[in-house]
Amino acid sequence: MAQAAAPSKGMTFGEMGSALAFAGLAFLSIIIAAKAYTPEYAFHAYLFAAASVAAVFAIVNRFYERPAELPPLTIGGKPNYNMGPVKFATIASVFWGVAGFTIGLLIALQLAFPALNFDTAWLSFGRMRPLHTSAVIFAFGGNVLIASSFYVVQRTCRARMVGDIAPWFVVLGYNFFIVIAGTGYLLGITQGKEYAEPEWYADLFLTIVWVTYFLVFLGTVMRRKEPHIYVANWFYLAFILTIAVLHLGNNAAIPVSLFSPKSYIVWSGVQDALVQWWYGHNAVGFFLTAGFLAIMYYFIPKRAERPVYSYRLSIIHFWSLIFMYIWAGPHHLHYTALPDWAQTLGMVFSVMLWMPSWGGMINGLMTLSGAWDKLRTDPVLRLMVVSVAFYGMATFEGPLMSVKAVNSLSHYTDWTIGHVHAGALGWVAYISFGAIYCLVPWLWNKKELYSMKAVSWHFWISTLGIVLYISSMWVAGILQGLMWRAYTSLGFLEYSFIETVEAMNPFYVIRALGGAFFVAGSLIMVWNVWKTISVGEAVEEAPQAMQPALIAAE
Ligand code: HEM
Ligand code: HEM
Ligand SMILES: [Cu+2]
Repeated sequence: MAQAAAPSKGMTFGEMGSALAFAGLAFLSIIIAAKAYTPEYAFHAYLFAAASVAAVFAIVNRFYERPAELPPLTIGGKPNYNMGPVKFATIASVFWGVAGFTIGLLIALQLAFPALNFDTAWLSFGRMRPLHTSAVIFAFGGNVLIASSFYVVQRTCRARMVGDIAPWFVVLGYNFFIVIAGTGYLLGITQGKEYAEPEWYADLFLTIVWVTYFLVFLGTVMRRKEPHIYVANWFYLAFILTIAVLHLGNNAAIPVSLFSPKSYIVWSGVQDALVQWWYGHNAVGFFLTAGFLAIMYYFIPKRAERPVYSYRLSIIHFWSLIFMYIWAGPHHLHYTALPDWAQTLGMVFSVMLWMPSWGGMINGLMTLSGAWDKLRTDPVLRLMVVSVAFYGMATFEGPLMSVKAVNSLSHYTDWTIGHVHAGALGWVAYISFGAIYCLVPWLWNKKELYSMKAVSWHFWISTLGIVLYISSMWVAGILQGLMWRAYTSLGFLEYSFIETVEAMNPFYVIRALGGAFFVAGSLIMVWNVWKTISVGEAVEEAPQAMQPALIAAE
């Protein structure tokens, strides 16, 4: 290679461009803060201003401290991975996880003991509930997905992540969005769409972050040194791309004014409901499922040191899953004003969805063929395998609940809540814990986790928590549904509504107990992660990239 003359140090296009963009955003935010219609909105504008100013300082500072040349793509023929943003997102996921589970516990307790609303608007169930759902899905789950996707795409492509500022913008920008969303709920700012509560300005900012995420991910795939695009990367790509489309569709809102947090959605009536549940259902399908399946497809083979059971099945699984999910949204609108044919369509696609879902489950579980003994010795693998089993359970229950006759009983009851948490706690949280337990030693170059025993404790305590949670909700839900539809011989309703609420109380107490176990388990994880990073035994050599042989054995 010809030796170029030492370059004089200059700002890159990215550094210059993002510093200017943030300076502009700071300026705009200050104007908005000054003219905002409500103090809550002004507060958010100030947060935007402060964060933008901090970003400008960080970019300029970093420029002065860095060497003239940007980090090389390879060092000694090996890819020079960019793991800083991955580390940040990993720690953020642990933090938000504990926060989100704790708020879940709080709202579970509020349902059992309403006095815990403390008669304040801020801490009321109505504001805490979206805080919980966003904290666990978007803050905890989102950070796990960003961390793992940035890790996996680099490893499986044997390439340094694209971009210098961009990956940091994705990670920090995403977490800033979380802060805006969460503080917004506390202050009463919401557009009232489940799982899409943040108002227009937060949505707009998230769009920019998300498009950057897509470009960084795609750019890295295109930079790959492997001929093959490993299956986990397809799932990540489907997740990133589809979430972008869903987000735009369901947040097509027109703000009242630049100076008001309030906006109105362009859809109306039943169209709005349909778009909302097209979004809501596919948030489950692409955020809570496709993204975490990507985790399954990388971390289980890697941890079990086995190739994926069937690469061919993973391809069929991928295409059938993404094709079918997108049609199933109307199962959230059974017996509503939505035309009957659309409800039936949603139901039929949901029932069909059982097959690709179980295809994925089988592929995940069978990857352990010949390595089942590892379940006894490796509690991290155990977490991930049980997670896949819960995935199988939730994706059997879902199609069942989508059948109109079943839904007429289950809808509006706690059965739905039980189904949600079988997927959320059993599948999403467990596969995430597995990924975090794998990533922490790899990222911080440690031999192993500080304590495997602690992982085992985490596993058993939280499994007990999940069992208490979902079994109490099944009983509560079916009891509730049956009480609502019970008639006396004279044709009157047998129970008043308040009687059905009272009947739920013992189950709500049991659910809260389950939640407490789950939170306790997650605190054990925090301790273990902390100890691993601070005093874990270091390794000399960083772990090797995933071997192609491991990837492509069919
Ligand atoms: C300690 C753990 C947790 C506890 C105690 C808990 C508790 C709760 C409670 C009490 C509700 C409200 C139920 C209602 O309105 O009747 C709820 C809703 C919800 N939670 Fe959790 N949760 C926990 C963890 C999680 C996790 C890890 C996730 C996702 C990854 C999650 C996702 C959701 C969702 C999506 C809803 C809304 C369900 C719906 O509207 O049908 N939760 N949770
Ligand atoms: C084949 C797969 C699945 C199908 C067909 C399915 C179907 C359903 C159905 C019919 C409902 C009840 C709708 C209602 O009565 O309001 C529901 C609710 C829900 N499911 Fe699933 N489900 C599946 C998998 C999953 C998984 C794996 C998760 C979590 C990771 C999940 C999360 C949820 C959530 C969060 C809700 C509550 C939405 C809300 O009302 O707020 N589902 N699902
Ligand atoms: Cu759905």
